[in-house]
Amino acid sequence: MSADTTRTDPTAEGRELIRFDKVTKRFGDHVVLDRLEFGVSPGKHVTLIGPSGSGKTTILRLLMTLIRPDEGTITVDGEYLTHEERGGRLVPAGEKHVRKVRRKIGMVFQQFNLFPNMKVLRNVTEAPVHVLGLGKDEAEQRARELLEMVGLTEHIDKYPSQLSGGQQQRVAIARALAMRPQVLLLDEVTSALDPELVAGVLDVLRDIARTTDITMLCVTHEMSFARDISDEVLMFNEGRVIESGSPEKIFNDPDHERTREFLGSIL
Ligand SMILES: Nc1ncnc2c1ncn2[C@@H]1O[C@H](COP(=O)(O)OP(=O)(O)OP(=O)(O)O)[C@@H](O)[C@H]1O
Repeated sequence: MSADTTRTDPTAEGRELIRFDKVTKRFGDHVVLDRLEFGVSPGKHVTLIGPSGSGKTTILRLLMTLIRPDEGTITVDGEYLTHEERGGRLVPAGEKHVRKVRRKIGMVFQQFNLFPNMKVLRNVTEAPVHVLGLGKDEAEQRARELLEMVGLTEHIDKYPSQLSGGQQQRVAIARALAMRPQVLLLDEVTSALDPELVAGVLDVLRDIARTTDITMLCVTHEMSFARDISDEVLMFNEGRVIESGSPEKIFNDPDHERTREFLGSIL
Protein backbone atom coordinates (compact mmCIF):
# COMPACT_ATOMS: atom_id res chain seq x y z
CA MET A 1 0.00 0.00 0.00
CA SER A 2 1.31 3.45 -0.80
CA ALA A 3 0.02 6.97 -0.25
CA ASP A 4 0.89 10.14 -2.10
CA THR A 5 1.31 12.56 0.78
CA THR A 6 1.85 15.59 -1.48
CA ARG A 7 -1.73 15.94 -2.74
CA THR A 8 -4.47 18.19 -1.28
CA ASP A 9 -5.30 17.28 2.30
CA PRO A 10 -8.67 15.43 2.26
CA THR A 11 -8.96 15.97 6.02
CA ALA A 12 -9.25 19.76 5.53
CA GLU A 13 -12.38 21.88 6.17
CA GLY A 14 -15.19 21.77 3.60
CA ARG A 15 -14.45 18.12 3.12
CA GLU A 16 -16.54 15.36 1.72
CA LEU A 17 -17.83 12.59 3.96
CA ILE A 18 -16.29 9.91 1.76
CA ARG A 19 -13.32 10.41 -0.54
CA PHE A 20 -11.57 7.85 -2.71
CA ASP A 21 -8.25 9.24 -3.83
CA LYS A 22 -6.47 7.35 -6.63
CA VAL A 23 -7.62 4.00 -5.26
CA THR A 24 -6.41 0.92 -7.09
CA LYS A 25 -7.56 -2.58 -6.22
CA ARG A 26 -6.30 -5.69 -7.96
CA PHE A 27 -7.22 -9.33 -7.59
CA GLY A 28 -4.17 -11.09 -9.00
CA ASP A 29 -3.53 -9.52 -12.42
CA HIS A 30 -7.08 -8.22 -12.66
CA VAL A 31 -7.24 -4.46 -12.00
CA VAL A 32 -10.75 -4.02 -10.61
CA LEU A 33 -10.43 -0.37 -9.55
CA ASP A 34 -8.01 1.80 -11.45
CA ARG A 35 -6.86 4.97 -9.62
CA LEU A 36 -10.48 5.60 -8.71
CA GLU A 37 -11.43 9.13 -7.66
CA PHE A 38 -14.80 10.10 -6.28
CA GLY A 39 -16.35 11.78 -3.26
CA VAL A 40 -19.68 11.94 -1.47
CA SER A 41 -20.76 15.12 0.32
CA PRO A 42 -22.52 14.97 3.69
CA GLY A 43 -26.24 14.21 3.46
CA LYS A 44 -26.14 13.29 -0.22
CA HIS A 45 -27.53 10.09 -1.72
CA VAL A 46 -25.20 8.71 -4.36
CA THR A 47 -25.93 5.66 -6.50
CA LEU A 48 -23.34 3.56 -8.29
CA ILE A 49 -24.45 1.96 -11.53
CA GLY A 50 -22.56 0.02 -14.17
CA PRO A 51 -22.14 -3.38 -15.76
CA SER A 52 -21.65 -6.54 -13.76
CA GLY A 53 -18.02 -6.83 -12.68
CA SER A 54 -17.28 -3.10 -13.00
CA GLY A 55 -16.23 -2.87 -9.34
CA LYS A 56 -19.28 -1.44 -7.54
CA THR A 57 -19.42 -3.98 -4.72
CA THR A 58 -15.64 -3.80 -4.37
CA ILE A 59 -16.04 -0.12 -3.44
CA LEU A 60 -18.47 -0.96 -0.65
CA ARG A 61 -16.26 -3.80 0.57
CA LEU A 62 -13.30 -1.41 0.73
CA LEU A 63 -15.37 0.98 2.83
CA MET A 64 -16.31 -1.85 5.18
CA THR A 65 -12.58 -2.74 5.31
CA LEU A 66 -13.40 -6.30 4.29
CA ILE A 67 -10.59 -5.72 1.79
CA ARG A 68 -7.82 -3.12 1.56
CA PRO A 69 -6.71 -1.07 -1.45
CA ASP A 70 -3.38 -1.77 -3.14
CA GLU A 71 -2.78 1.93 -3.73
CA GLY A 72 -4.42 5.22 -2.83
CA THR A 73 -6.31 6.46 0.21
CA ILE A 74 -9.90 6.37 1.43
CA THR A 75 -11.12 9.06 3.82
CA VAL A 76 -14.31 8.94 5.90
CA ASP A 77 -15.48 12.12 7.61
CA GLY A 78 -12.03 13.64 7.41
CA GLU A 79 -10.21 10.60 8.80
CA TYR A 80 -8.17 8.18 6.78
CA LEU A 81 -9.74 4.73 6.74
CA THR A 82 -6.81 3.13 5.05
CA HIS A 83 -4.01 4.97 6.80
CA GLU A 84 -3.15 6.71 10.04
CA GLU A 85 -0.69 9.44 10.81
CA ARG A 86 2.26 8.49 12.94
CA GLY A 87 5.12 10.87 13.52
CA GLY A 88 3.89 13.14 10.69
CA ARG A 89 3.84 10.26 8.19
CA LEU A 90 0.98 8.31 6.69
CA VAL A 91 1.28 4.60 7.42
CA PRO A 92 -1.15 1.73 6.77
CA ALA A 93 -3.89 1.86 9.41
CA GLY A 94 -3.84 -0.56 12.33
CA GLU A 95 -6.93 -2.52 13.45
CA LYS A 96 -7.83 -0.13 16.29
CA HIS A 97 -7.82 2.91 14.00
CA VAL A 98 -9.80 1.04 11.33
CA ARG A 99 -12.48 -0.01 13.85
CA LYS A 100 -12.87 3.59 15.04
CA VAL A 101 -13.32 5.05 11.56
CA ARG A 102 -15.46 2.16 10.29
CA ARG A 103 -17.95 2.81 13.07
CA LYS A 104 -19.13 5.83 11.06
CA ILE A 105 -20.39 3.44 8.38
CA GLY A 106 -23.41 1.14 8.38
CA MET A 107 -24.12 -1.41 5.70
CA VAL A 108 -27.08 -3.43 4.51
CA PHE A 109 -26.13 -6.48 2.46
CA GLN A 110 -28.00 -8.55 -0.15
CA GLN A 111 -28.34 -11.35 2.40
CA PHE A 112 -29.83 -10.00 5.59
CA ASN A 113 -27.23 -11.56 7.94
CA LEU A 114 -29.48 -11.37 11.01
CA PHE A 115 -28.65 -13.29 14.19
CA PRO A 116 -31.00 -16.29 13.82
CA ASN A 117 -31.13 -17.11 17.54
CA MET A 118 -32.12 -13.58 18.61
CA LYS A 119 -35.54 -12.01 18.39
CA VAL A 120 -36.03 -8.94 16.22
CA LEU A 121 -35.65 -6.39 19.04
CA ARG A 122 -32.40 -7.95 20.26
CA ASN A 123 -31.03 -8.10 16.71
CA VAL A 124 -31.32 -4.31 16.69
CA THR A 125 -30.05 -3.65 20.25
CA GLU A 126 -27.14 -6.11 20.30
CA ALA A 127 -24.44 -3.99 18.67
CA PRO A 128 -25.43 -0.65 20.27
CA VAL A 129 -25.20 -2.30 23.70
CA HIS A 130 -22.05 -4.34 23.11
CA VAL A 131 -20.13 -2.13 20.69
CA LEU A 132 -21.29 1.41 21.54
CA GLY A 133 -21.82 0.64 25.22
CA LEU A 134 -25.38 2.05 25.24
CA GLY A 135 -27.60 1.21 28.24
CA LYS A 136 -30.16 -1.53 27.55
CA ASP A 137 -33.16 0.79 28.06
CA GLU A 138 -31.80 3.47 25.76
CA ALA A 139 -30.89 0.90 23.10
CA GLU A 140 -34.36 -0.65 23.31
CA GLN A 141 -36.11 2.69 23.02
CA ARG A 142 -34.07 3.58 19.94
CA ALA A 143 -34.66 0.09 18.47
CA ARG A 144 -38.42 0.41 18.94
CA GLU A 145 -38.41 3.78 17.16
CA LEU A 146 -36.42 2.36 14.26
CA LEU A 147 -38.56 -0.77 14.04
CA GLU A 148 -41.63 1.48 13.91
CA MET A 149 -40.00 3.50 11.13
CA VAL A 150 -39.49 0.31 9.07
CA GLY A 151 -43.03 -0.89 9.85
CA LEU A 152 -42.24 -3.85 12.10
CA THR A 153 -43.64 -2.83 15.49
CA GLU A 154 -45.84 -5.90 15.75
CA HIS A 155 -42.97 -8.26 14.95
CA ILE A 156 -40.40 -7.29 17.57
CA ASP A 157 -40.88 -10.51 19.55
CA LYS A 158 -40.41 -12.83 16.59
CA TYR A 159 -37.31 -14.67 15.42
CA PRO A 160 -35.97 -13.88 11.92
CA SER A 161 -37.14 -17.27 10.63
CA GLN A 162 -40.74 -16.22 11.40
CA LEU A 163 -40.47 -13.21 9.06
CA SER A 164 -40.62 -12.82 5.28
CA GLY A 165 -37.43 -11.89 3.43
CA GLY A 166 -38.68 -8.32 3.03
CA GLN A 167 -39.36 -8.05 6.76
CA GLN A 168 -35.93 -9.49 7.55
CA GLN A 169 -34.31 -6.94 5.29
CA ARG A 170 -36.21 -4.18 7.08
CA VAL A 171 -34.82 -5.48 10.40
CA ALA A 172 -31.35 -5.33 8.83
CA ILE A 173 -31.96 -1.68 7.86
CA ALA A 174 -33.08 -0.84 11.42
CA ARG A 175 -30.07 -2.68 12.80
CA ALA A 176 -27.66 -0.72 10.62
CA LEU A 177 -29.27 2.61 11.63
CA ALA A 178 -29.20 1.68 15.33
CA MET A 179 -25.43 2.20 15.29
CA ARG A 180 -26.04 5.83 14.27
CA PRO A 181 -23.75 5.68 11.27
CA GLN A 182 -23.04 8.80 9.25
CA VAL A 183 -23.10 6.82 6.02
CA LEU A 184 -25.39 3.98 5.03
CA LEU A 185 -24.09 1.61 2.36
CA LEU A 186 -26.72 -0.35 0.47
CA ASP A 187 -25.53 -3.25 -1.67
CA GLU A 188 -28.31 -4.51 -3.94
CA VAL A 189 -30.50 -4.89 -0.89
CA THR A 190 -33.50 -6.23 -2.79
CA SER A 191 -31.78 -8.69 -5.10
CA ALA A 192 -32.33 -11.71 -2.81
CA LEU A 193 -36.03 -10.94 -2.34
CA ASP A 194 -39.11 -12.39 -3.99
CA PRO A 195 -40.41 -9.79 -6.46
CA GLU A 196 -43.54 -9.00 -4.46
CA LEU A 197 -41.43 -8.01 -1.43
CA VAL A 198 -39.13 -5.57 -3.24
CA ALA A 199 -41.44 -2.53 -3.24
CA GLY A 200 -41.95 -2.57 0.55
CA VAL A 201 -38.22 -2.49 1.25
CA LEU A 202 -37.58 0.24 -1.33
CA ASP A 203 -40.43 2.33 0.12
CA VAL A 204 -38.79 2.13 3.56
CA LEU A 205 -35.49 3.30 2.06
CA ARG A 206 -37.23 6.12 0.17
CA ASP A 207 -38.70 7.26 3.51
CA ILE A 208 -35.31 7.15 5.20
CA ALA A 209 -33.76 9.12 2.35
CA ARG A 210 -36.52 11.72 2.59
CA THR A 211 -36.83 12.08 6.36
CA THR A 212 -33.30 11.66 7.73
CA ASP A 213 -30.04 13.45 6.98
CA ILE A 214 -28.04 10.25 6.59
CA THR A 215 -25.60 10.04 3.69
CA MET A 216 -26.28 7.07 1.40
CA LEU A 217 -24.04 5.21 -1.02
CA CYS A 218 -26.08 2.73 -2.91
CA VAL A 219 -25.44 -0.04 -5.46
CA THR A 220 -28.66 -1.06 -7.16
CA HIS A 221 -30.13 -2.40 -10.36
CA GLU A 222 -33.50 -0.83 -9.42
CA MET A 223 -33.31 2.19 -11.69
CA SER A 224 -36.63 3.76 -10.70
CA PHE A 225 -35.48 3.65 -7.07
CA ALA A 226 -32.13 5.18 -8.08
CA ARG A 227 -34.00 7.96 -9.90
CA ASP A 228 -36.16 8.66 -6.83
CA ILE A 229 -33.52 8.82 -4.12
CA SER A 230 -30.30 9.91 -5.81
CA ASP A 231 -28.76 13.34 -5.73
CA GLU A 232 -26.03 11.98 -7.96
CA VAL A 233 -25.52 8.87 -10.08
CA LEU A 234 -22.02 7.58 -10.87
CA MET A 235 -21.62 5.38 -13.93
CA PHE A 236 -18.80 2.85 -13.58
CA ASN A 237 -17.00 1.05 -16.29
CA GLU A 238 -13.88 -1.04 -15.91
CA GLY A 239 -13.02 0.33 -12.49
CA ARG A 240 -13.46 4.02 -13.24
CA VAL A 241 -16.24 6.58 -13.06
CA ILE A 242 -16.85 7.39 -16.70
CA GLU A 243 -19.75 9.76 -16.11
CA SER A 244 -21.61 11.31 -13.19
CA GLY A 245 -24.54 13.65 -12.77
CA SER A 246 -28.11 14.07 -11.62
CA PRO A 247 -30.44 11.10 -12.23
CA GLU A 248 -32.25 13.19 -14.87
CA LYS A 249 -29.02 13.76 -16.75
CA ILE A 250 -27.67 10.21 -16.51
CA PHE A 251 -30.94 8.41 -17.25
CA ASN A 252 -32.38 10.81 -19.86
CA ASP A 253 -29.39 12.33 -21.60
CA PRO A 254 -26.10 10.55 -20.84
CA ASP A 255 -22.97 11.86 -22.52
CA HIS A 256 -21.17 8.54 -22.74
CA GLU A 257 -21.96 5.85 -25.31
CA ARG A 258 -21.15 3.14 -22.75
CA THR A 259 -23.78 4.60 -20.37
CA ARG A 260 -26.39 4.56 -23.15
CA GLU A 261 -25.54 0.95 -23.96
CA PHE A 262 -25.69 -0.11 -20.31
CA LEU A 263 -29.02 1.63 -19.66
CA GLY A 264 -30.41 0.26 -22.92
CA SER A 265 -29.53 -3.26 -21.80
CA ILE A 266 -31.36 -3.03 -18.48
CA LEU A 267 -34.26 -0.57 -18.88
N1 LIG B 1 -12.19 -11.77 -3.74
C1 LIG B 1 -12.05 -11.70 -5.07
N2 LIG B 1 -11.12 -12.43 -5.72
C2 LIG B 1 -10.98 -12.34 -7.05
N3 LIG B 1 -11.72 -11.56 -7.86
C3 LIG B 1 -12.67 -10.81 -7.27
C4 LIG B 1 -12.90 -10.84 -5.85
N4 LIG B 1 -13.90 -9.97 -5.55
C5 LIG B 1 -14.29 -9.44 -6.75
N5 LIG B 1 -13.56 -9.94 -7.76
C6 LIG B 1 -13.69 -9.57 -9.18
O1 LIG B 1 -13.69 -8.16 -9.25
C7 LIG B 1 -14.57 -7.70 -10.28
C8 LIG B 1 -15.49 -6.66 -9.71
O2 LIG B 1 -16.38 -7.28 -8.83
P1 LIG B 1 -17.56 -6.47 -8.11
O3 LIG B 1 -18.32 -7.46 -7.29
O4 LIG B 1 -17.02 -5.28 -7.43
O5 LIG B 1 -18.42 -6.02 -9.36
P2 LIG B 1 -19.85 -5.35 -9.41
O6 LIG B 1 -19.74 -4.17 -10.30
O7 LIG B 1 -20.38 -5.15 -8.04
O8 LIG B 1 -20.69 -6.49 -10.16
P3 LIG B 1 -22.22 -6.97 -9.95
O9 LIG B 1 -23.08 -5.87 -10.52
O10 LIG B 1 -22.29 -8.22 -10.77
O11 LIG B 1 -22.42 -7.22 -8.49
C9 LIG B 1 -15.26 -8.94 -10.84
O12 LIG B 1 -14.62 -9.29 -12.04
C10 LIG B 1 -15.05 -9.98 -9.77
O13 LIG B 1 -14.97 -11.26 -10.32
